[in-house]
Amino acid sequence: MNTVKVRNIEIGSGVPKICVPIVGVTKDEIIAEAKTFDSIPVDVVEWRVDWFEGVFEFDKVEDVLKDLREALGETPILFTFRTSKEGGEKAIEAEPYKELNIAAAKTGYVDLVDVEAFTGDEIVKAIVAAAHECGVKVVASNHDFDKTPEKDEIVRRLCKMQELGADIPKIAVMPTCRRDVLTLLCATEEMYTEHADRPIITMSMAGTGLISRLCGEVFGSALTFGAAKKASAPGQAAVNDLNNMLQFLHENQGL
Ligand SMILES: O=C1C[C@@](O)(C(=O)O)C[C@@H](O)[C@@H]1O
Repeated sequence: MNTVKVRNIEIGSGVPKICVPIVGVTKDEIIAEAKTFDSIPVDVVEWRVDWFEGVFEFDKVEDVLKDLREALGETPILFTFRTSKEGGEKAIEAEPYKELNIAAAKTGYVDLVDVEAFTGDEIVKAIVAAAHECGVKVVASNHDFDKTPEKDEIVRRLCKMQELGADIPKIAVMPTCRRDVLTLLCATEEMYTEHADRPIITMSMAGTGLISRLCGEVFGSALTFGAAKKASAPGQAAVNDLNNMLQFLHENQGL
């Protein structure tokens, strides 16, 4: 299993890493939130740029990124435009989506970009290639906000992301019952032990799925999202509680 190293963080070994999203609308909100992060346990910061009011003017995006980088010091930044199709704030066409992600990767301020895996293979491959050229890692993602697909389908999607060249395949699904959470965990365990040669990230959303955000070290999910000011998806626990749970599970692995 290969791990993914971004700055001082190694994703894919030991305790699952904690990623905290920033969902501010204005530059001031975004930077002010970033400045509070030195007092919480955070390994990676996700900037959910789809919430930003200036997202369609790249000079404004770059301006925020520059200050974010400064505010966050060595903490890796994951740049994410979550499209409305997959639960995000805004819609965007495939071409400008590609351009935005490539331009963000080229700034040198971000360490990872999130690419929605089912945007179209050519677009995804182009973003992956451009990101890798600048030393930026790619998290491929897929979100199902209505349901949990069958286990084999979840595994298929994660394998497809691996084939597209993503450094970290990720899937978030919505449970409609408790068994759906088990389906997601079974798919995670199978992907992790039988197919993945790199870290993967999985979660079952909302309160029913919360358990899946805690037990990544057991079943094979390398990173989990926790909330600081405002959650970016249903089921994200407060980051301090999340950290305590992850540490508790890690410390008792040898029982
Ligand atoms: O892909 C994900 C996962 C997520 O949807 C979650 O359920 O924690 C939260 C998003 O901000 C992030 O981009």
